[in-house]
Amino acid sequence: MRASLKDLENAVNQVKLLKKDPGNEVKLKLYALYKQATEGPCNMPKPGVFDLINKAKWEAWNALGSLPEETARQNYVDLVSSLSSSSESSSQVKPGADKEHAGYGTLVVTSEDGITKIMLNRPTRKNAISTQMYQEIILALKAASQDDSAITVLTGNGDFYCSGNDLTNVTDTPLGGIEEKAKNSTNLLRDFVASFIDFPKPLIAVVNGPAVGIAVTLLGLFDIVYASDRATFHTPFSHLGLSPEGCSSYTFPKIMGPTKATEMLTFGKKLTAREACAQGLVTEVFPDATFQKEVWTRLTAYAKLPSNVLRISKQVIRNREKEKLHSVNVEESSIIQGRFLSEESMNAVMNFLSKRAKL
Ligand SMILES: CCCCCC/C=C/C(=O)SCCNC(=O)CCNC(=O)[C@H](O)C(C)(C)COP(=O)(O)OP(=O)(O)OC[C@H]1O[C@@H](n2cnc3c(N)ncnc32)[C@H](O)[C@@H]1OP(=O)(O)O
Repeated sequence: MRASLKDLENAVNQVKLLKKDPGNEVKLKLYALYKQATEGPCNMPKPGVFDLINKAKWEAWNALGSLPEETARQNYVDLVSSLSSSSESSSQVKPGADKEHAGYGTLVVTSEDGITKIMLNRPTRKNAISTQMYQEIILALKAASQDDSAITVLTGNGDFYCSGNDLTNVTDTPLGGIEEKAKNSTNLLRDFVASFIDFPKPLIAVVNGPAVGIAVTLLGLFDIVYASDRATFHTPFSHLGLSPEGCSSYTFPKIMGPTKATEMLTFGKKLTAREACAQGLVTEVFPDATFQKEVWTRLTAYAKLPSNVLRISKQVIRNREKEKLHSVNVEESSIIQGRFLSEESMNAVMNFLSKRAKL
């Protein structure tokens, strides 16, 4: 569901609980989005030049033009959610004063104690990966590969780790039509997966809840996967008319054997966290109640190890596979490009969009 009036009300209350003052610019943005969400486009006369505060408020609201009320409501809720995450009012955030990296709209990226944490931050969409999020993850991984952190963590905000590819990505078809859309998506997918293959330091998935599609397949490219016992692992590619990606056609048979891989990747069998652990996709499962505490305590200790040697060990373990993984990625991407254009895939996406199917 898009953000409801109740979500808006909850978000307004959440603002009052923020531990960190978000600053005037953000407060003006919140004011403007709230007015737009509740009253529609700016309907006040412009205040006089000396009424500085009301003039700034008017300008922020007026700048939203004819933004639909529903979109303003969603943007308000998303903005508050990102503020709550960064001000650490959420149990998802590890303790301490994180240094937050600015400039991301769909992620919260922080560095502290030798750990760079990339948190998917679209909780109202179950952290589905939008086109913007794909691009931002590529950028965040690039930055993390060059910063002075010892390890990098990917996790999700809210009750899901990630619901996979955002199925509404298909709706912004370019002028060149669906063929061009399929080509653009394929190129983005290939570059996105390549940024995981090439990541030079230990990359750890903190799977805080259910994971779907590409969020699952990528796990084969991580160095450690910790999961809450609430997490599930589901790759419904055939239901969507799609073929495996994220190098899973290579990593999954290696990790769990070809028959278990086929059950997951071809037949869409959903695994519990414990099953995924028994099959080697997950390193360790923790009770949800203590998940964050146990995992961050462990990772904070790991990140104290000398960072150069962590990088070298990762490369010794992974580098001989790199070339193979890149060629698998290229091959999988070219196969899925054809699938994007297939009737089976288009029907499945349309079914989802028209709410006829829930996977
Ligand atoms: C560059 C392109 C690369 C393409 C790579 C190939 C594809 C890879 C994949 O990842 S395939 C897998 C795609 N994901 C899915 O099929 C999941 C679809 N979602 C669901 O089945 C369910 O939403 C759920 C099981 C994830 C969660 O169910 P539930 O707990 O009941 O929550 P809601 O369904 O009410 O979800 C809340 C809200 O979020 C929207 N949403 C959730 N997931 C997605 C998604 N993947 N794409 C778009 N939107 C999503 C959901 O629709 C709800 O919004 P709404 O109420 O409809 O407004």
